[in-house]
Amino acid sequence: MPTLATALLQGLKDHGARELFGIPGDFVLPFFKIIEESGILPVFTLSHEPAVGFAADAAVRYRSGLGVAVVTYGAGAFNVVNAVAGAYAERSPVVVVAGAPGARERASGLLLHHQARSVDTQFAVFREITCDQAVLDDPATAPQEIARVLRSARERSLPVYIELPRDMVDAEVAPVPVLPPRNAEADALAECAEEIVAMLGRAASPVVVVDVEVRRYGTEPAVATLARRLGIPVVTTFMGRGLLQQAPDVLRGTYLGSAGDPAVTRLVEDADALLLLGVILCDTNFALSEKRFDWRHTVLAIDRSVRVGHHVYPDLPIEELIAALLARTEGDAAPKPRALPPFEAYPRGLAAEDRALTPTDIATALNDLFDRHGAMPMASDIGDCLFTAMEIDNTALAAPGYYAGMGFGVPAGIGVAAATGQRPLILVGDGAFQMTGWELGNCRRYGLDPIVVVFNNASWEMLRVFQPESKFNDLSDWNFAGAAPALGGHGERVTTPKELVAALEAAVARRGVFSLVEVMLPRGVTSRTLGRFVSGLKSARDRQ
Ligand SMILES: Cc1ncc(Cc2c([C@H](C)O)sc(CCOP(=O)(O)OP(=O)(O)O)c2C)c(N)n1
Ligand SMILES: [Mg+2]
Repeated sequence: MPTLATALLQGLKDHGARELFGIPGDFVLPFFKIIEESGILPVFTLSHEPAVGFAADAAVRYRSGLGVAVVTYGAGAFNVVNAVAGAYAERSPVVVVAGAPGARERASGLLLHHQARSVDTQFAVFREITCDQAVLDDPATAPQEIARVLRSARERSLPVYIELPRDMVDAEVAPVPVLPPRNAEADALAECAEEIVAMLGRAASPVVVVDVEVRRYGTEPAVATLARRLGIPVVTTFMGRGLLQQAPDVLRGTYLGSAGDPAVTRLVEDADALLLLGVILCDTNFALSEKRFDWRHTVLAIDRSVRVGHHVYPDLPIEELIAALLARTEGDAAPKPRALPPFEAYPRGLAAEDRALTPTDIATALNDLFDRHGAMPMASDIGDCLFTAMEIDNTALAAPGYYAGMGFGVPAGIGVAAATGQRPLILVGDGAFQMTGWELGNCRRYGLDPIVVVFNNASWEMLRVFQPESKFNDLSDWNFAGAAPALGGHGERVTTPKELVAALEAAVARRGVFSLVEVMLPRGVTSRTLGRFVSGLKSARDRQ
């Protein structure tokens, strides 16, 4: 019989995990020993638990399956809370495996090191930011508990919490089963799909809007096929940027309301039927909408339910809905695709001039770079770097576009590199780099060589655009390029388009170490997209 540690690792692998991210501590040392000796899953240790959570989150955003963060009790687990909260908000199935005291320690009558309020405070905190939880304190039930929780993570695409008391690691247990998926009730699925097909058939200008769940359940190709077959254009939300990058023939851009491409805004807001697939109805996606949804002609499929008009079909997985829509439109002669408005082209052709740089210059230089060398998977932090990413041609992107927690970018890039073996491009502001950029020091151990573009305006610039009078947004210049060699990478500071183009070319050619390109930006200069966002928010506030 396997031990609980090996059964848990094999169970994680059987449910889609392909690596672990973590930082050990005495409450998980025995488990880390089995992780290392069993080789069931590779483990990447990082330097601070927020990064462990961000890396696990980004890994599963790119590869689907499960992301896994292994942390010690208390100090480690509480450190990863913010990253898990962001994964919950953005529907990323991260499994938190947290160490905990053993039975004898619990009964010692002493307050335990790393304990907060009570021994169970850790469990109570994670119950708020995960969709399912298990405490593995009984060998007889542990395998079923693990299977239940891992199925919840996959079905809901949300984080889950597994507490592993350190005296249970070597307990003999049965293998962890893979429980059967809970499918939709067939009649409900049929009725829902027929109702949606009829609504789309009556519409003259329907639009499909996609967001993260379309990626989480691996349905992008099916959505593209449905859109082609019905001749319906697809747009992403801000949070869904980077989806359907393999389907440029149906993808018409990213909807940003009044901050976005007017042609995309008109397409969505003039639509007479909206099919919202996997869409998070949040402020960063829709705060700048100039029109409210007309729910009589709107469908929203997310979190295993489907709202059609003013009624809801519960317990209906999105991947089954999309398959049912395809099945009901098989052989449909796609109507002649409507002539769609021209779309704002992404900026290209950065002239190698000697002048100050703007964030949109970075987008232009990267579009040119991707044209020359092929697109790279991207990870972005929050800040103007993410708004600038909206001006980079639609390439795969992992970014906290809704939860908007800083510190995501660099660890996410490391997670993408570890999970996919691809070389990522990381976009990060100087403020966010101060939080987690130092994780680049871990690239050397794992032979990772991301390209990192630091938007250095020596400022919390996003806050300055909302509150320009505050001096606390002024940061000092930390000279990140100068620090790069000490972290095992290469750093270069650029101040002009000419220098930027050359530095990016050199970074692409340089392999085996991370390349940090520190782009000096004047304070007060933002990307075109952020500028539109801020004026859109201000006029939305004036309208209230
Ligand atoms: C963990 C964390 N702390 C604070 C914030 C608030 C915040 C922003 C959001 C609005 O909440 S944007 C921003 C400044 C970002 O500075 P930098 O990385 O240099 O990027 P840029 O200069 O492009 O703004 C902060 C502090 C946050 N989102 N996440
Ligand atoms: Mg900044």
